[in-house]
Amino acid sequence: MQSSKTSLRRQLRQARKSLTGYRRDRQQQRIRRFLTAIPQVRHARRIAAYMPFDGEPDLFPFMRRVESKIWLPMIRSDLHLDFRPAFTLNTKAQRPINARRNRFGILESQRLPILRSAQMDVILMPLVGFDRRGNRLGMGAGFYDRSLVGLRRPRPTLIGIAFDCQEMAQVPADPWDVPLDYIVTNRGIIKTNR
Ligand SMILES: Nc1nc2c(c(=O)[nH]1)N(C=O)[C@@H](CNc1ccc(C(=O)N[C@@H](CCC(=O)O)C(=O)O)cc1)CN2
Ligand SMILES: Nc1ncnc2c1ncn2[C@@H]1O[C@H](COP(=O)(O)OP(=O)(O)OP(=O)(O)O)[C@@H](O)[C@H]1O
Repeated sequence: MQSSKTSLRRQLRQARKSLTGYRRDRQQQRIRRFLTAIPQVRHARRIAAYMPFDGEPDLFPFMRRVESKIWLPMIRSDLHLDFRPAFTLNTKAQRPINARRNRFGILESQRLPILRSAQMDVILMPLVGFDRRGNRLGMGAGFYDRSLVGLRRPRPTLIGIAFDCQEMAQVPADPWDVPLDYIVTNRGIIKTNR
């Protein structure tokens, strides 16, 4: 199972990174437009987003518009994710105030308070791969998976963000995987009935 996931990840990360220029811009724009049409996103007080890396869809224009609602993941020493209020997103400084790079080079916020995933209204998760049933392939470190274990209703709305080239017929699902409620791609919104 892990080895088949590993080669899938490599292929799909390559596909995600290969999308460039005007095509990338246009697809990202569509993703942001669809995202803002989801009622739970419009009504959310706290939205967990992400600082794009490895060719992930860039949500920045959206994040800036609702900056005070945006929370960013931090990797805890026990390999769970918690969330901190976003640092100032419109900064032009080389090193944004209140931000620091984690071990992967992704900017993490240093602001307080620190909240758990259960306290987010919406969690936007960048996907490496997905299927239409809401199964998700991530970076393979299990950070999101671990942080989503044991969420009780009403739980945050889980929304995967991907380019349509990352769709697969079926993601090999593991028992600990928590399915997504929505997947937003440049083609539209997929509601998964989970
Ligand atoms: N933008 C963004 N932020 C995020 C995540 C994400 O997927 N995207 N995460 C969601 O989990 C966490 C970071 N997870 C990551 C997991 C693996 C690798 C990664 O590049 N792994 C390399 C091995 C690198 C190494 O060990 O030094 C690899 O697999 O090639 C990076 C980030 C928290 N922040
Ligand atoms: N709830 C959990 N408790 C303990 N370990 C977990 C849990 N969830 C995942 N893991 C570990 O994390 C590793 C990666 O999981 P998986 O292959 O499902 O990652 P993924 O689909 O890429 O998701 P993620 O985005 O969370 O990394 C697994 O090998 C597993 O050992």
